[in-house]
Amino acid sequence: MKTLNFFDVMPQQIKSPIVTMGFFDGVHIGHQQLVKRVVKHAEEVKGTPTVITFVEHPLKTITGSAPPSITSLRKRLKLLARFNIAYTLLIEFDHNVAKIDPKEFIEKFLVANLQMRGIVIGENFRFGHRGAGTPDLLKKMSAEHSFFTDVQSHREWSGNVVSSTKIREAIKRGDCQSAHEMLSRPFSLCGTVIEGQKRGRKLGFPTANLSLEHTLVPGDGVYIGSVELNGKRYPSLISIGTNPTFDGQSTSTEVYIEGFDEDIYNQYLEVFVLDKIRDQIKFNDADELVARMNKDKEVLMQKFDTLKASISAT
Ligand SMILES: Cc1cc2nc3c(=O)[nH]c(=O)nc-3n(C[C@H](O)[C@H](O)[C@H](O)COP(=O)(O)O)c2cc1C
Ligand SMILES: Nc1ncnc2c1ncn2[C@@H]1O[C@H](COP(=O)(O)OP(=O)(O)OP(=O)(O)O)[C@@H](O)[C@H]1O
Repeated sequence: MKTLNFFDVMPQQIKSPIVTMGFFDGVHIGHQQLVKRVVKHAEEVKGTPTVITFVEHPLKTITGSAPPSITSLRKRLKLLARFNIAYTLLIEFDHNVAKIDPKEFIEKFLVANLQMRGIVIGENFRFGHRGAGTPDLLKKMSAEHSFFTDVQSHREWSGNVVSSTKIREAIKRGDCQSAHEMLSRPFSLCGTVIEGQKRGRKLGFPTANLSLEHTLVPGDGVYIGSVELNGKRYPSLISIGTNPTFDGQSTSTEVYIEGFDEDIYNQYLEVFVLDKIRDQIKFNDADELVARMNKDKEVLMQKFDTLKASISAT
């Protein structure tokens, strides 16, 4: 998959683009439905499956704060590539972009410049200045210009429309199962291993502390997880919280990788979060914490084989 700046694309650079557009945080089953339609249309007309997306969430510019991201840009691109998208066109959403009138966006950028052949969007999709662009506007303009508009009704799960917002809420409350079903894969923590307090090793539970590249963190607690390192999948325990036993102040995301003992500082890790097993506890001392961590390890070993089967589709 090639990645280009949306505003740098030259006419004819992409052959008959079939596009979809949005932030696609999480690339959930609703987004996947759109992306699969794009690929199908592209096959039919020998066009190019193309996604237009934003580097940062538009709300960061519009309201000053973006919702916490389920996926980093890197992960979003990786997932889109897996669905056979050929081009992703990135928009750095700033105040100038926010001011573009929806009609101008279609005529100047999607039609004149990109020369798109068709567009697939969800029924509630809004774009352009103050979100005034709608699926109806796209349909109306399809008639004047030579492109088609395919409006998809929203994919539901458990009686509700699937959205990035719903998935963020599930992850925050530690509901790994719901997040998994709406994403079609377990939620994963992605980031680089940084130094912690170096206390874990002394406790018999060395942990890789993660500096995450997305901003959504599951609610505080202890989770069963899985890490792939050097081609091997390891059972893991994830601790998210302030380490209340040691009166910590800031939240850390740490992974204990069972059966692994190598230096992985500065390495990039993806840790699948499979199930929450308990809340964080303020223990009376380190011995009580270690006793509980040993119990956590027993739970991990009992449940891991069943849970790991769910990662195969990722
Ligand atoms: C399986 C597991 C469970 C944990 N549970 C708790 C807990 O309930 N309360 C707590 O204060 N810290 C908990 N921790 C975090 C430890 O306090 C932390 O890993 C330890 O202080 C080492 O920190 P360091 O990696 O910064 O050296 C847990 C860690 C692991 C790996
Ligand atoms: N459940 C869904 N089914 C089909 N299409 C969807 C669904 N949810 C969103 N879309 C479409 O996907 C595109 C990208 O939408 P967007 O990234 O805003 O997703 P979202 O999941 O609704 O996010 P948020 O909850 O943050 O608003 C839009 O065309 C949107 O209409």
